[in-house]
Amino acid sequence: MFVGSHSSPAGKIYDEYVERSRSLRGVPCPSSTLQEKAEQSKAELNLTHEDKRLTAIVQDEPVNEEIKQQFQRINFSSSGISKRFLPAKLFSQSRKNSYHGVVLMQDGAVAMPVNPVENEASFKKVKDGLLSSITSAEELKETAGFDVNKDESTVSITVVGASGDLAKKKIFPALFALYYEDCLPKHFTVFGYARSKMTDAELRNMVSKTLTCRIDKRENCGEKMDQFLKRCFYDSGQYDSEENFTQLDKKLKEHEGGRLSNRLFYLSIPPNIFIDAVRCASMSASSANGWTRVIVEKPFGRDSESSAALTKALKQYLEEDQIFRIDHYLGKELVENLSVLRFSNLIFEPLWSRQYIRNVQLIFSEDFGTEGRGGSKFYDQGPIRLEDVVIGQYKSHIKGGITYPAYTDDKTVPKDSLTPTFAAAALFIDNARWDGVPFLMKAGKALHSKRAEIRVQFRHVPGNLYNRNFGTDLDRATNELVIRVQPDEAIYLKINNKVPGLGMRLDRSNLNLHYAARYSKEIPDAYERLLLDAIEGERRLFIRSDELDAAWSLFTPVLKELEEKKIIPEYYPYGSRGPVGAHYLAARYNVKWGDLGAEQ
Ligand SMILES: NC(=O)C1=CN([C@@H]2O[C@H](COP(=O)(O)OP(=O)(O)OC[C@H]3O[C@@H](n4cnc5c(N)ncnc54)[C@H](OP(=O)(O)O)[C@@H]3O)[C@@H](O)[C@H]2O)C=CC1
Ligand SMILES: O=C1O[C@H](COP(=O)(O)O)[C@@H](O)[C@H](O)[C@H]1O
Repeated sequence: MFVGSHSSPAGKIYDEYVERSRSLRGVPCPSSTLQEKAEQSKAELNLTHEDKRLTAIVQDEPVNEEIKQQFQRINFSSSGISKRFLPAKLFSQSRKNSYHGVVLMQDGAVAMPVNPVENEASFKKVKDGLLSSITSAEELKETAGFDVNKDESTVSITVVGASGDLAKKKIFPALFALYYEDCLPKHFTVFGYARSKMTDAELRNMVSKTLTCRIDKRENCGEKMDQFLKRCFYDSGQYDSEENFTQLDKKLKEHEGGRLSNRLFYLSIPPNIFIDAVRCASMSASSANGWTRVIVEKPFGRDSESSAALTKALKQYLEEDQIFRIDHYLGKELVENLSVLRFSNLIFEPLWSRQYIRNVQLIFSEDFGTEGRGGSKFYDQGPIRLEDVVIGQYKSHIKGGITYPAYTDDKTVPKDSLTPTFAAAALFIDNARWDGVPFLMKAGKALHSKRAEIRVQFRHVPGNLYNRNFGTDLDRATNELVIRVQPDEAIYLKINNKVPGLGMRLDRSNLNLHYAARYSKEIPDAYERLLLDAIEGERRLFIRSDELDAAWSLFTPVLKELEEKKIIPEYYPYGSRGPVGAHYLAARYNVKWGDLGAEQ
């Protein structure tokens, strides 16, 4: 896995650079037209003031002067490439070295060469009432007379299910944050769509009341919010009515003002109405001259069959490249950082295998229950073997005179529900690198803490000279790398250290990268990153159908078994550390959950 693929803007810059570099150095290229292309681009490229600031600096000697000049002339701002992906530096390593080169991005990310991935098939045209793809910008220009690179295009973002919890809590605030940060295109409109009757003013009022996002306390927030709200509109309609979506289409067109129109639909509705909404949106409200993309929320089915059926149904109306399956955890800052941490730090490279790692833990806990959202199945995933799974359900608990409800007290939940609100599982990766290393996962609601973290526990130092000097349990005195996704983002490495003084006593200390202390910049919400990616057509953090199939094929057999055998979940008190069974499961593999010890 590499950071920055050829499907990303960074990857594309890299590709372009490598192609040109190869052709100008006389290195045989897969395509004989590369030299022509390079010459052509050279003639086409202009340099504006801003581009000069952003232009890449070619540092390394082996790069031909002509390539250097060409690269410096790339007009980034007019190429439709997001500033966040622009390179700060570019260098090519010596030809003696087997690496080709990397592009350092402005935000510190690194783009490296990977196999090309065909990505863009998102432009749609309506032909004989059927939707088919426009696969290239050239074709689009030919068909519609539009140039995608001109900023005269517009993006309409329709939040389907705008009256709902997710829309209020996450989607509108994220859109506002993007607007505040100047990340949305010049011409954009936000439409709320749902069955509830609302006027534009009422939607704006609803949105303004719930715009509790990280931007709240920033400069000119009120002013910016007013500007943003002026771009928000509402249309009421049914999710299964093509007629209602035709009406939405009309309204969208009015705002698009004859520009090339790109349309993003965010399906923030219950899954049973996904297909109706997709059918209606694609048949009656998809863009006639730009791209149409649809963000689909979880859950993506409940097992292999239902997930495949959902994908099949979606694909009746959309191509895979138009479907953006969102799991917002993939957009969390520290999840994005995982591959950087792993692949840009040589210290981890030799350690990253069964030889040094004894277990990996993925922990997700919430300190609140379902709170009226108990209708769906929550932690219904499981690993391959039933004996490697523990499921639990929270029960009522009284603490400090307060009664905390049981899962089955939720009015959206049947009293006899066996739905798990907690699951723990042990999984193994069947390859040479990870053979025998347990990957333990647990996730649950109504637990003692709210956290999401990844813990990589290392093995013992063989024949440790200082065994006798540990004040603590030797078994726990192994290195541990903790990636705290939330709250209070941090990456820390537990090491053994001499306690200062004349004696020789060791303790456990942390080498700590605490984000709040290290970086002054606020961390964007995952929905901001993912919405921006969807607008830019960046699919890297969205789930492809084959990935989804692979995930379901792991979990479906055990889910069936749990259901068929009517396994009763182990009850745990609201606010506790979860079912005791999870500790036995870990103990079976000689593991202690890293989040439960005295020092974490
Ligand atoms: N809320 C969250 O934190 C998260 C939600 N999700 C997913 O996002 C999607 C939206 O979630 P959320 O906002 O909580 O959902 P809601 O239950 O709030 O539903 C969203 C809107 O859909 C409409 N709706 C609800 N039920 C029905 C129904 N049975 N038939 C037709 N329309 C209905 C309602 O609008 P109206 O009546 O006005 O048409 C409602 O406001 C779901 O797929 C959910 O699984 C994923 C992660 C987190
Ligand atoms: O996707 C989901 O995530 C939320 C938690 O999101 P967070 O970013 O606030 O940690 C969870 O409550 C919900 O059940 C789940 O569907």
